[in-house]
Amino acid sequence: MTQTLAAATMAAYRRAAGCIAVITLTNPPVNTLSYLLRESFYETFRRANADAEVKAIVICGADGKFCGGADIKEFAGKFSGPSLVALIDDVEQSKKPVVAAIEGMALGGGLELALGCHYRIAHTKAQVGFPEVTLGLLPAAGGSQRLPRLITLTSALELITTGRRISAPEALKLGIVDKVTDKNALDMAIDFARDIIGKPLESRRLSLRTTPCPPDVESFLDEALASIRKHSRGAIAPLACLQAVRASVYSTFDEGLKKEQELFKMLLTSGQARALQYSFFAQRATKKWSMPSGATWKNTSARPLRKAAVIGLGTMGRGITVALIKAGIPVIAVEMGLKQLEAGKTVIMSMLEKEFKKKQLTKAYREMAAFTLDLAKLQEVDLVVEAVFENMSLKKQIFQQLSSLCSADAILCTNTSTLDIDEIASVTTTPHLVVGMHFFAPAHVMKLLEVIYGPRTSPTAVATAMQLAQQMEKVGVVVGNCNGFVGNRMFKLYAEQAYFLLEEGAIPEQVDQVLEDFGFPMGIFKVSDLSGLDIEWKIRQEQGLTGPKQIPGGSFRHRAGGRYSPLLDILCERGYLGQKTGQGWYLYEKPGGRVPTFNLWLHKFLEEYRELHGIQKHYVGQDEILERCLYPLINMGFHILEERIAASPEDIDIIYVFGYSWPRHWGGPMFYASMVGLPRVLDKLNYYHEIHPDIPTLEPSSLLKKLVANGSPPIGTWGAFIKEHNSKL
Ligand SMILES: CCCCCC/C=C/CC(=O)SCCNC(=O)CCNC(=O)[C@H](O)C(C)(C)COP(=O)(O)OP(=O)(O)OC[C@H]1O[C@@H](n2cnc3c(N)ncnc32)[C@H](O)[C@@H]1OP(=O)(O)O
Repeated sequence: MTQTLAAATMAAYRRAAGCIAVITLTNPPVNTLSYLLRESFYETFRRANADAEVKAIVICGADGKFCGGADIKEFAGKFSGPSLVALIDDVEQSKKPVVAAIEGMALGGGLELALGCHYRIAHTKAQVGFPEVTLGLLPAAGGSQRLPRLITLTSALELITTGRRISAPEALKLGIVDKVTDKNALDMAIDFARDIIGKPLESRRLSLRTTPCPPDVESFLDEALASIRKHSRGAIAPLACLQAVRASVYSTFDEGLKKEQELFKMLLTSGQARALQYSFFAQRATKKWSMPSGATWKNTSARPLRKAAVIGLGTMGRGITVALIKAGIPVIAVEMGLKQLEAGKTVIMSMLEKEFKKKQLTKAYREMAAFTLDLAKLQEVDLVVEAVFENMSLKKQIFQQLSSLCSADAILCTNTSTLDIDEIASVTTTPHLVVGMHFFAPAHVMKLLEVIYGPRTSPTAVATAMQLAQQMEKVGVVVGNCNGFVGNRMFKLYAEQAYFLLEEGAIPEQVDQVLEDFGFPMGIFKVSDLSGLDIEWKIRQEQGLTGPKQIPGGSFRHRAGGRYSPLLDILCERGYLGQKTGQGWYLYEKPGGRVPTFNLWLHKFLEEYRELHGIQKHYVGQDEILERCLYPLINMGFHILEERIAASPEDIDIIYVFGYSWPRHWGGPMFYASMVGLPRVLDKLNYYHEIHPDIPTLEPSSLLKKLVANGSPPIGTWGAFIKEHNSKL
């Protein structure tokens, strides 16, 4: 195995145009600078430098990809082999001109290597960037010192602290690359190298330059610090990146390198870096889906999608239509009434117009939407997405119609967020082609797509939905069928605990602050006001928890076998629906207002409510808020794993990072649990369950107990404690 790898991984050497040495970084799939590649590069570069016949050197990457950076897997172990810092120094110090031929991508260590070269020629379609910050790190092979010496401090800081990847034309504008070509970048680099033989190189060595600064650099850096603090949601890497760039301003190159290394070592051992790197691989692992039947991404083909239909042009249907069109799939958009159709059409066309401007899409995109009241048109489509209200009988009625109207092999998708896929499929003649596609609002923006299979859903339907997710540039995660699937089933407990905390003595401001300090962009009550309290109210009504269809039994504060908080129902009954009515958990300046302020009425009401129901108010501290909101959600994650609704903890974590804005530097709920320590999560759940025996969801799941009893093994091995091994890492 090592030999096969060694054979494939190398810095291949050849001569071109007589006197040019071409070194090709070869380490499929993305030519990462792994230990073996660094070793080979060290030898090869020395050889090129030593060969008197070689007058210039060109570095390129195999298979049209310059370099994807360091091998992230190596960050978990000990570094060995030649250091990248030293290799890049060799390159920069070379007396022969060295030219980077950038095709595909030059990312992280790959861009650092290119910055060590004296010139950079890129293909128009190549992308460059320093994504290290998204992995909890910083560019640590001189990148944080060389980039600010090459381009403006503002741009260098932005690229390093955000990890934004840029196109070659933008890199040319900023001065990162010297030339861009839409022809063969390697050929151009070889020609270019030949032309510069013998020219002085001193000014091309970035380590010899000083960082060009704006006039008041100190206040510039202070403002940058304040802005990073505000936007980083508790992530430490952006701040370390700023410190490194700061060193490039105030220190010599060598001192700056030292600072860079110091900061890198601090970050590398941090939990946040582990979480972010876990998240990188977890995101890629979701593509490797499997179903309990044994069907997988490898053994199942997706159907080609030439045309799709969307039924229901409310908020979700509109976003889905735009998402499909952006992915290049023409859509027939269907509504039941003319008024709704016209309203939907107006909004969709204006959304497409915006997308058209933003992404410079061609005019054809705007012409890919057809609008109709005529369901007979559905005969033409390969896939339908139903996006009507969350009402089982309405959905069943539509699927019954679809079954007779659509072609026999059309994939029938429902954008339900909670309802039983199998019950919906049961009214069709093709239940194997029915699949859940749970989009998140706004559907043309949010990256997550939960793909739900029922017991009769065919692998082909799942593969097609997953392919569609990819085509729409979304992260698809395949999950099993249950109430709320993965995301909402867990979220329900998070919200429920927040309501209980209000009943027990907390206030919305306090709960939201703790959640925002943890790293959520908005606390639960602000989210609830933004989405509208009535959304959850309707779901509760559908579930028979409140309203006219309320299932008999239970009491005011106890329903469906456990404690129930009617606070949200009461607010809705009194017209407190959130931002749209100008009042919810917070007050807003006007209906539709966006700035939350203290809701005096709510605070008085909570006091009265507690008194009326004899609830003993207690001080709710930060730890309790965080633990009560997060641990039951995590506990449900363990139930979901046990029931094999999610195939792996990575899938759950990706759903939370991409669908629920879980701070990525905490990895996701399951990874967070592993960081906090499973025994602690278990103890706290036991503790809270003892105090609140009427909240059954606080009772620890048997999988959590089993994992703790087995010494809390690492997350990648949890699958061994479920019936079948599910972890994909
Ligand atoms: C003491 C001083 C030490 C200094 C060390 C210097 C520090 C350097 C820092 C770095 O360079 S950190 C790495 C920076 N690079 C990145 O973050 C790039 C990450 N990769 C990507 O963004 C994408 O993979 C890509 C390169 C744009 C390619 O995208 P594409 O969609 O074509 O393929 P993927 O499915 O994403 O990837 C294919 C395959 O390759 C694996 N992979 C990709 N990049 C890396 C990497 N840098 N390290 C390890 N593995 C990588 C990825 O996981 C996929 O694997 P799979 O098994 O097929 O799922």
